[in-house]
Amino acid sequence: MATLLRELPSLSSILSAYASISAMIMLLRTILNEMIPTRMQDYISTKLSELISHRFSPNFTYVIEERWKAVDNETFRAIEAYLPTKIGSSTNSLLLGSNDSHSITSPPDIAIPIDSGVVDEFEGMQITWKLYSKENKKYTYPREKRYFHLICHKRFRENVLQRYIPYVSKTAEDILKKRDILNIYTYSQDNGWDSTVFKHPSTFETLAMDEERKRFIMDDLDLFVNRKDFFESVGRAWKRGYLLYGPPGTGKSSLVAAIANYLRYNIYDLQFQSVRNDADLRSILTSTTNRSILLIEDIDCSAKVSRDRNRVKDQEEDSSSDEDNAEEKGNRFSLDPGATLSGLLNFIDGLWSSCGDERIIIFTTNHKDRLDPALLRPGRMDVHIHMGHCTPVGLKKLVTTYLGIKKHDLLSCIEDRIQRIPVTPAEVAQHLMKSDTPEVALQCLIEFLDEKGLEKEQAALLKEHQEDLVKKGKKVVPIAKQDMKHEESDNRSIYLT
Ligand SMILES: Nc1ncnc2c1ncn2[C@@H]1O[C@H](COP(=O)(O)OP(=O)(O)OP(=O)(O)O)[C@@H](O)[C@H]1O
Repeated sequence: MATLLRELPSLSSILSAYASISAMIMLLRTILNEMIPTRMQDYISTKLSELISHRFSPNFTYVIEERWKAVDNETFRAIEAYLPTKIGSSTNSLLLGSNDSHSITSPPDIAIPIDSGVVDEFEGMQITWKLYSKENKKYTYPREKRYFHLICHKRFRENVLQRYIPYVSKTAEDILKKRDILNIYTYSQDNGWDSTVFKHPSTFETLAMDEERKRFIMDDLDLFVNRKDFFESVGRAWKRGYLLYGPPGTGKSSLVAAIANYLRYNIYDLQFQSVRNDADLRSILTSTTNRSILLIEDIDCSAKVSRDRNRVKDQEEDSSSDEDNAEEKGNRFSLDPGATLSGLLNFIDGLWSSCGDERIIIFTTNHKDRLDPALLRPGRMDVHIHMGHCTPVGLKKLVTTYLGIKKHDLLSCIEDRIQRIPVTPAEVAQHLMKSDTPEVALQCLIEFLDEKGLEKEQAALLKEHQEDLVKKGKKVVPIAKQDMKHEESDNRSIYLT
C-alpha cells in the first residue's frame, strides 16, 4: 500500500500537468480562432453535432423540398394542403391570413410558419413535421427555398414511405379537389408568383355567345379532363391549348374566367414581356401547379413571339408597329434578352411539355395575323376560338343578364342595327348598365348604335373619296387602319387545329 502511494503523482504535479494542458488547449484554440474564419468554425461545429446526433438519434428524417428536379414538388404541395388539417395542441404557432379582397369576413386560411412544427399520428406511428426555409442562390427563381422535415422513429421509416406518404397525398388530392376558392397568380421578377382570390362572376351561362359554340367548348373541356389515360396511352402531355382571338371587348378574358369557374382551376396570368430569359421562363412555368390555366394575354404584344420570323414583313406595317420596333431595338441592347418563342413552344409541345398534368394553356390576342406562324401551326394550340362582334343571340343574352328581361318591343330594332353595325359585347353591356329601367337602357343603346352607324357611313364615304383621288393621281392622307378593318382576316368562329 505504502509503495502504491509512493508511486502516485503528487497533487502539485497533477495540478501543474492540468495547468499546462489547459494552457496548450487555450493556445490551440487561439491559433484556430485566428486561422479559421468564424463561418467555417460554425460549419464544422454544426456538421460535428449533426454527425453525433445522427449516429445516436433513434429518429429518421425525410427531407421534402419545394422543388424537385427543376420542377415543383407535388409531394411538397400535398403536405402543404394536408398539414393545416392536423393542427393540434402540439402546435405552438400558426400563420393566419386571407387574400380574399372580396370578403373581409370570410374565414382566414391557416398555414404552418417557417421553423414551426406539427405532430401527426398515423397507424400507431408518431410523425413530426417541421417547415424550414433558406435563401436561394441569387437571380434564380424562386428566391426562397422551403423544405419540410418529416421526423419519425427509425423503425417506422419504411412504413412512413409505403403507407403514410400515399395517405397524405390522397387526402391532399381530395382537399384540393373540393377547394371552393380559386386563386389567380400574377408573376413579377421580384416576388415570383403572387396570388389573390379569384372571384370572377363570368360563367358559360352569362357569356354572350352562340349556344353551340359554348356547348362545343364545354364538351371539349369535359373530354380533356376525363382523358388522363388516353393522353398517356398516345404518349402526349396532358395539356390543352386554346387561342382566343378577336377585337378588344369581345369577351376573351370573360371566356377565360368562365373556363376557370367551370373547371375550378386556378389561373396563372403571365405577362410574357416580364420574363427575363428562357431559363427563367422554364422555372416560372414549371412552378405552376397541376389543374391550372396558364394565361398569356395579348401574346402579339411580345416582340419575341410575334416578330422573330416576320421581321421583314413587319417593316412594311403601319406606323403603330414602329413603336414596337423601337421597343425591340431597345431590348437588343438590354441585359435581359427576354424569353423567346422557341422557349415558349418548348413548354407547349416540346420536351418540357411533359412537366405537369392537367394544364390548360390559353393565349389571347387582338391581332392573330401578327403572330408568328410557328405558334399557329396545326396541333400547337389545339383550339382556335374567334371572339367576334355582338350577334342577335349575344344581344339577347346580355339583355337577359343585365336587365333581367327576355322580351321587349325595342329589341327587334336593336337586332336589326347590330347586324349592320359592328359593336362589341363590351359596348353593348356598357350601355345596358346605364339604367335599371329597360326602356331607358335600350334607348341609350339605340342612340349609341345610330351614332356608330353614322361614323361608319362617314368612314366609308371618306374611303370612297380617297380612292377616287388616288385614281386621279392625287396625294392622300391614309385613313387609320382600324377604321377600315373591323375583323381579323381569319374569323372562322371556332376550329380544332
Ligand atoms: N361575350 C361576352 N359575354 C358577356 N360579357 C361580355 C362579353 N364580351 C365582353 N363582355 C363584357 O365586357 C367586358 C370586357 O370584356 P373582356 O375583358 O372579356 O373582353 P376582351 O376581349 O378580353 O378585351 P381585351 O382584348 O381588351 O382584353 C367584360 O367585363 C364583360 O362585362
